[in-house]
Amino acid sequence: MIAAAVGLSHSPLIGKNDPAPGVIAAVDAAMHEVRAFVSAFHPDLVVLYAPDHYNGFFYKEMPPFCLATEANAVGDFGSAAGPLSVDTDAARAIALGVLERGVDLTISARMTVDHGFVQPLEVLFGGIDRVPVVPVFVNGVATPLGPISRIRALGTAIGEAAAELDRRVLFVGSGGLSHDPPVPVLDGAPPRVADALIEGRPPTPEQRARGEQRVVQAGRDYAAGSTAMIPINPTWDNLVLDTLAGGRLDDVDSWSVEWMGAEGGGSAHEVRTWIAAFASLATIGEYRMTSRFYQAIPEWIAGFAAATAAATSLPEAAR
Ligand SMILES: O=C(O)CCC(=O)/C=C/C=C(\O)C(=O)O
Ligand SMILES: [Fe+2]
Repeated sequence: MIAAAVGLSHSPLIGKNDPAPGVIAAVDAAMHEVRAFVSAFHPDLVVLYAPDHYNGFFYKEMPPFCLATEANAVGDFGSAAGPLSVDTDAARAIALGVLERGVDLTISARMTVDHGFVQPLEVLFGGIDRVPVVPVFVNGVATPLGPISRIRALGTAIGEAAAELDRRVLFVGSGGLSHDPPVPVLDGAPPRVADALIEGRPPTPEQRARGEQRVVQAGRDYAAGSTAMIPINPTWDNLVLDTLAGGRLDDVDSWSVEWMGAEGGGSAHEVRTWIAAFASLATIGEYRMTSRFYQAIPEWIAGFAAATAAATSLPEAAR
């Protein structure tokens, strides 16, 4: 296997509640750099780790992680809807390889995904059907959340299983870093909300539009400084990036669920997707972080980051 990795924040507020033009220009330049990296690497398989925001996974059955052999996007927040170009054979082979390595992976033969999966495919490849992909859901919001060491174990097992395919594999982690957007919480939820989080009945278009407008308004209030959501934490975000850049993946095993939430907010656990992606890359040996962008963007309620990494053994031209 030839491998590389990308970590990329997502936000449903991109294009709906944008920051100052200078910030947009900096993000655009960073995205340009990430796309150039991906284009030069030219993956023939993408393993995409992403969370869900109660569009595909509900408390009726909530796995810590799940690999899809087929997937459909709901089209939330204006993101693309429809089938993802899942490489079903590769997905099945990786799933088997992961189970053989002692990680109890859940499988979905028809996963429903949302903007967490779609945004990185749109940003990096221009659509959800452009590149063979293996989608891997990583729970980052629904408590109780398991230890980070299991996410690293998942990433390692997927990396080792993917290595047996002899492909050019790009591992992508979607989400984070520190952020506390208005994602509903089961604990203490009123019965109607609790029922929706457990059963997962698809919202009507009107209900979806109202929910999305609430998130947009929350972004406006957050940027104006008039909310109780916890602040973006650049110090913690840079600690996360430093840890991944330094290849110190063992360190994350001691990161407690509580500490991550306290430092990074309710959705800080989307960082699990980055940890999985970098753990997968690390299975082929030493890697180098080849680019790194970070900007706190309150308008998007995001410690917004993008990073690329490649095996040190990969020739410079292909990184
Ligand atoms: O309110 C809802 O029902 C959905 C809210 C939602 O989907 C928010 C998503 C936020 C992110 O994906 C993020 O900032 O990472
Ligand atoms: Fe998210």
